[in-house]
Amino acid sequence: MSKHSNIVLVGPMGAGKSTVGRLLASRLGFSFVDTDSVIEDRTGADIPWIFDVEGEEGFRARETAVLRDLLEENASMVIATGGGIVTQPENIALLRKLGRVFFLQASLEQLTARTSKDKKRPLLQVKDPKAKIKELLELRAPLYEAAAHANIMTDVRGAKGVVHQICAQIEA
Ligand SMILES: Nc1ncnc2c1ncn2[C@@H]1O[C@H](COP(=O)(O)OP(=O)(O)OP(=O)(O)O)[C@@H](O)[C@H]1O
Ligand SMILES: O=C(O)C1=C[C@@H](O)[C@@H](O)[C@H](O)C1
Ligand SMILES: [Mg+2]
Repeated sequence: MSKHSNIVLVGPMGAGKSTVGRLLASRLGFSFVDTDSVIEDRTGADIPWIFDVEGEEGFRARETAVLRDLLEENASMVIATGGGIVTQPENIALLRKLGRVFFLQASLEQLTARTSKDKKRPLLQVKDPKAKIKELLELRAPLYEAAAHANIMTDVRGAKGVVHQICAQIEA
C-alpha cells in the first residue's frame, strides 16, 4: 500500500467523481481536490479553452503535472480526477501511489443522461455523444480497471448512496 492515504476516484465522464468526491471528503473530513478544477485554476481558463488552444495533448500534460504535485502533499485528500486521466500510462502509477483508487462505473444510458445537461466537456460536443461515450468507454475500461483497487456501480444509487458504499469499503 502506498504511504499516501488519499481516496482517488476514476471513471468516465458523468460517473459522478466530482459530485461524490465532494460529499465523501466532507463526510471523511478530508480536503477535496478535483484535478479538472485545479487545472482550470492554474491555467486561468476553462477546459474547453484549454482543449481549443493547447489541444488534448496540452491538457493531458497539465493533468500529469497536477498528479505529480499532489504526491508532494501530506494532507488527507479525496481526489476526483478527469475522465481521461488513465490514458497516460504514467498516470496509472501516479494514481495508485496517491492512495486507494475507486473506479466509479455507470451504464452508457446513465452516462449519456448525466452528461447531457451541460457543454463543459469538449470531447462530447459531437453529433452523437452517446456513441462517443461508448467508444471512450471501450478504450478506457481496461485502463480504469488497471488503475483501480475497487469498482463501484453507481446506476442504482444517488451520490449519497455511492458515498455510503465507499465508506463501507474503506471501513471493512
Ligand atoms: N450516483 C448518481 N446518481 C445520479 N446522478 C448522479 C450521480 N452521480 C453524479 N450524478 C449527476 O451526474 C452529473 C455528472 O456528475 P459529475 O460532474 O460529478 O461527473 P464526473 O464523473 O465528475 O464527470 P467528469 O469526468 O466530466 O468530470 C451531475 O449532474 C451529477 O449531479
Ligand atoms: O474523459 C475525458 O477525457 C475528460 C473528462 C473531463 O473530466 C475533463 O477532464 C475533460 O473534459 C476530458
Ligand atoms: Mg468531474
